[in-house]
Amino acid sequence: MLVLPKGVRHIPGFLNRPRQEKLVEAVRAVVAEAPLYVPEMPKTGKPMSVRMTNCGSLGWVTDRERGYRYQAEHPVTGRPWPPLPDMLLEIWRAVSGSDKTPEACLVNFYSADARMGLHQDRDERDLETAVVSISLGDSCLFRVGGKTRGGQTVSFRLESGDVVVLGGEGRLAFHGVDRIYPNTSTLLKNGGRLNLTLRRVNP
Ligand SMILES: O=C(O)CCC(=O)C(=O)O
Ligand SMILES: [Fe+2]
Repeated sequence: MLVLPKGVRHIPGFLNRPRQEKLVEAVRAVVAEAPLYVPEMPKTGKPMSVRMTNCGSLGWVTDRERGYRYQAEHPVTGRPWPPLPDMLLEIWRAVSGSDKTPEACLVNFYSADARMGLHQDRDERDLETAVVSISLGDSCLFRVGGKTRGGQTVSFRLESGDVVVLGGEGRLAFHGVDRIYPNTSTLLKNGGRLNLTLRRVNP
């Protein structure tokens, strides 16, 4: 049995296939309004391998000059982010354990060779409310550890429809995506993996 760090909850198969399809439709509508863009690492300007967009009143963005932050507008179009689809709010209510509403949903798209290095989600002013993460499409190898870099980590697969909650003691757990397993899902017509993370930004 895999033991997850305290406060880290993995809910396999939270969304059945019809719900996954409905959510993909909602994400397609978001991306049509707020296109995926290539985020840059702070200072170096190195492009990340994932492509990103957001929905909600705030979105997480990063570029060379201004680094990691939340803002109300898409960095390329300058337009406000599209609203959070109702289904995301439903999922949030079901698993977050919070009465607050999320302001931001970061949408990450991983092609076959994309990954995400170990990091903490700590750009929110609210570091108590849980972060809720939803996986769609190809599977990935997810890694999660404790609150300090360099500590012990555990790895497991996230499949389409799985939800991960980083709450309580797990809110600041280091986590990342080591690899994508291409062609492991038929959900997205052109393959790849979508990850949606719901975040409360303001306390
Ligand atoms: O893709 C994932 O499962 C994790 C994404 C993530 O950690 C993030 O966007 O902060
Ligand atoms: Fe994260």
